Amino acid sequence: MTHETWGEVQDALLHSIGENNYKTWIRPLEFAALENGVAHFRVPTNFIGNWVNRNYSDQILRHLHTAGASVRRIEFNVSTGRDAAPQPPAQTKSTAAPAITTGTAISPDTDDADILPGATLDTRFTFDRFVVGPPNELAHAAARRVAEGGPVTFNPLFLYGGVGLGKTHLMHAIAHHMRQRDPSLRIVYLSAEQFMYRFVQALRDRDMMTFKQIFRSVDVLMVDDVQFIAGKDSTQDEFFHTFNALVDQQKQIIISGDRAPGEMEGIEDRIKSRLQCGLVVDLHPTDYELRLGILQQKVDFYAAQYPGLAIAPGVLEFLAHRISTNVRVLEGALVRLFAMASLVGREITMDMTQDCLADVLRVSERKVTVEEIQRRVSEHYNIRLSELIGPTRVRNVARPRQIAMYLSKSLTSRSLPEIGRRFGGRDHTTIMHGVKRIEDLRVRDSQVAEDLELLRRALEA
Ligand SMILES: Nc1ncnc2c1ncn2[C@@H]1O[C@H](COP(=O)(O)OP(=O)(O)OP(=O)(O)O)[C@@H](O)[C@H]1O
Repeated sequence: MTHETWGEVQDALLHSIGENNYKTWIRPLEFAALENGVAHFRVPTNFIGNWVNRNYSDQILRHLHTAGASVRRIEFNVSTGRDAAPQPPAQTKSTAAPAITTGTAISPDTDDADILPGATLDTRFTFDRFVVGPPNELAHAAARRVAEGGPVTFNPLFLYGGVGLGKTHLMHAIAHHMRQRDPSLRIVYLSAEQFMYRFVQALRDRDMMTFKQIFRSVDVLMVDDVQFIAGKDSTQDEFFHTFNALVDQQKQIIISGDRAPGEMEGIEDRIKSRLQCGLVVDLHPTDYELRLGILQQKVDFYAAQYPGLAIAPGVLEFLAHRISTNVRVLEGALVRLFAMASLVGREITMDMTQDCLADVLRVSERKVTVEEIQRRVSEHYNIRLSELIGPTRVRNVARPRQIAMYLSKSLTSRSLPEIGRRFGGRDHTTIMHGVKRIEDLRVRDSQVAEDLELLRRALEA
């Protein structure tokens, strides 16, 4: 991997995550070296490293693979200066600042850390920091019960819910708690996407034996966003066997997904039925009180990052009222406000909030519908709406259709199956394919990028 490759990946990220996020999180990263499949990046602060690791590492890895780089994981090292992010005492094992990585194991000793696959736990995702309210109390109680150990009764624990509602937070909290309870436990937490990469790598290296041994020797396996393996037959097959081997040994499995197992399309029935045989709990969309509680709790954390900054009365209530899409967006809004206030050195006021978050507030105010997107796209490409939704595969219809799918995914909160239903009953994997195709094209094809920008502006106007 070269600096040019990183340049390509940066371009791709700029398009996929937008200019604001790019400037805040990706631009400060400095590619240092690639060693033994680990891409090292320098970051100005641990806070940025943690945020990028948690929110963008999968995307970065994916773009790196697309650009042809052979990277297994990413490591972020703070380049200079003091890290301001507070670390809970339990995590502070040594005085040296640890690297933030996408591939270290959650494991008690360093030898294992080199062997076990997995993703880093976010130190902030603990039970203490999870705000509980009616929409998530059942999921929270189930997670606590599993974390407290004892006989394995709920196996697997399956957590599901919409985007950004706290599934990952709860999984990390379980892992932190288990690890504190019994440091010798071999716990692996990873996304389904990382599971697949590991599997593909083992196939490529003709080393399936090691892969199987590693995954079947853990005490606790946590797989996040399992819907990712939809339509990936060999990965599903391997996942199925790993799952069975662990259940046979009475090892705890915790899985998360974006919907209930029975509703997952593209997942084999035998896996669905395995996923349903433990405890299945969902996280409901947040209500106003829960959002406000979460904001109050997050404010304490960010206030510690930016000492001396105050937040005017009413701002949190305003945010909780106006941003109801998901908690990640809510938290992102708060981070932006703190970053802006620290730049100008002023209190976070209502005016500043409305100014600084104009785009977020506009999107949550103006609810773009899939139907509206389809209509605009048909007009833009001068094709009939019935053709756009219908079965024809001719290129001059298929491409606009994929563009409409992409816009529906990025501008509405509809799930892939919901979008699929609105595109003539198509399967969610077709929508996923369309979205990916346009994500790729918008980087390489300036016409597509321009069309997307025009359509987005028209829809958000
Ligand atoms: N109840 C809560 N209390 C505190 N923070 C929360 C809560 N719910 C969500 N969050 C925060 O919202 C952000 C997104 O949560 P998380 O990553 O766990 O969502 P997710 O359900 O896994 O989303 P995805 O579907 O994208 O995987 C995190 O920063 C998390 O800490």
